[in-house]
Amino acid sequence: MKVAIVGATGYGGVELIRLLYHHPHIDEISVFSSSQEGKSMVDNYSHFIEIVDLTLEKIDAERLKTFDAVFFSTPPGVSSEWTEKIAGETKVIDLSGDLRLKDGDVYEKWYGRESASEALLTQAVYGLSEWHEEEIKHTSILSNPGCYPTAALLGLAPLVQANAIDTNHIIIDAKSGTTGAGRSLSPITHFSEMNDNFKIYKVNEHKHTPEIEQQLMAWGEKELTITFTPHLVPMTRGIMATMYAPVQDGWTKEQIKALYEKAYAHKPFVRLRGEGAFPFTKEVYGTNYCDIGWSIDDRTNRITIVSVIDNLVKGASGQAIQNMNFMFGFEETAGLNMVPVYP
Ligand SMILES: NC(=O)C1=CN([C@@H]2O[C@H](COP(=O)(O)OP(=O)(O)OC[C@H]3O[C@@H](n4cnc5c(N)ncnc54)[C@H](OP(=O)(O)O)[C@@H]3O)[C@@H](O)[C@H]2O)C=CC1
Ligand SMILES: CC(=O)N[C@@H](CCC(=O)OP(=O)(O)O)C(=O)O
Repeated sequence: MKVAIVGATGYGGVELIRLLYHHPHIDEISVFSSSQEGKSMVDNYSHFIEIVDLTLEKIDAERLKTFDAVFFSTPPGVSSEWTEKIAGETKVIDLSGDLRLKDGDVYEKWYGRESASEALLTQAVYGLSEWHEEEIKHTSILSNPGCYPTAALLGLAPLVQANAIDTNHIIIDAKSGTTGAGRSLSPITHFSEMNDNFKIYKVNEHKHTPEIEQQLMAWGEKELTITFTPHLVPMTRGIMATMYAPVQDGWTKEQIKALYEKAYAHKPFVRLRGEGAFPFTKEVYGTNYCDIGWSIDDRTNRITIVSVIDNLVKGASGQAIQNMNFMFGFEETAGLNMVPVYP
């Protein structure tokens, strides 16, 4: 099949190219840019030399309609505008946050910009692959989850669905490598600022807060708010989300373990470490895996859950391809079977 990538010159786009290049069902990749028409991907990324020979095209709705699928790996506001023009003619897979929040007012509050139309928001399926497989299979507009929400939600899902934790007191403390902020230079992420440093940011105002709450409320069937605190750490890739919540009365360690094992028994990209064993970010580096470990403290009756992903793979491009596999009836793992880069 033929796919297009809009925003191919960014980190999400480059990761899509890397993964799609070896995908067994992809025959043709075309790349689009808002600023570099006519340039090649090698002009932007020398590591592609003699491997990836792709020339950037101008973004054009009629041209995009000719592809089986169009990936948008673009800043907020871009995919919602273009999807209006091409929906119905091709399948859209959006890596940005434009179509994730079902309530346009909530989007406008947290993103500080106009939301996509109600029709698009209704049509788009939020594609947390492990939990929304059936909806994903039947949609032509796929909204790929954010990187922090992917890590946090996969770690919390079995417990929230079973009402095994008190959802009024969930704390998510998350750390990300700097590729999470994209390729553009910024004073926040450049070497002198970030090397040998550890930063907290957007405390109580990160746009992933309502995204996580929206999904937890859908699972728990009640209103809730969370505390979500992101941090930047001096590494290139990786997210570690550490979640804390009180365990509801009556739940034993064995029952909690059984919840996780049942939830992820047939999910090829979730690897459970079990009670008292914790994963590191490097153990999923370059792959679509999400590794999860947990521990229940007998003294406080709180559970600590640790979930790690590669932000560019399971947190973005890898999950987007996992979702594409569902949308086109391919094997879930097609193009994504990789051993982590270690050490
Ligand atoms: N990095 C990560 O870990 C994750 C990122 N995401 C989301 O994925 C999206 C892409 O992220 P990332 O690749 O990191 O970001 P980058 O900043 O690295 O890349 C974004 C790309 O978007 C293109 N772009 C900029 N403005 C426009 C425009 N007006 N119209 C069309 N294209 C435009 C640019 O390419 P050009 O100038 O060539 O058009 C740029 O290379 C974002 O929405 C991000 O929030 C989601 C999950 C994780
Ligand atoms: C480290 C870092 O800066 N990370 C980004 C999240 C990346 C992501 O998932 O972004 P979207 O939800 O916009 O798609 C941030 O905090 O904004």
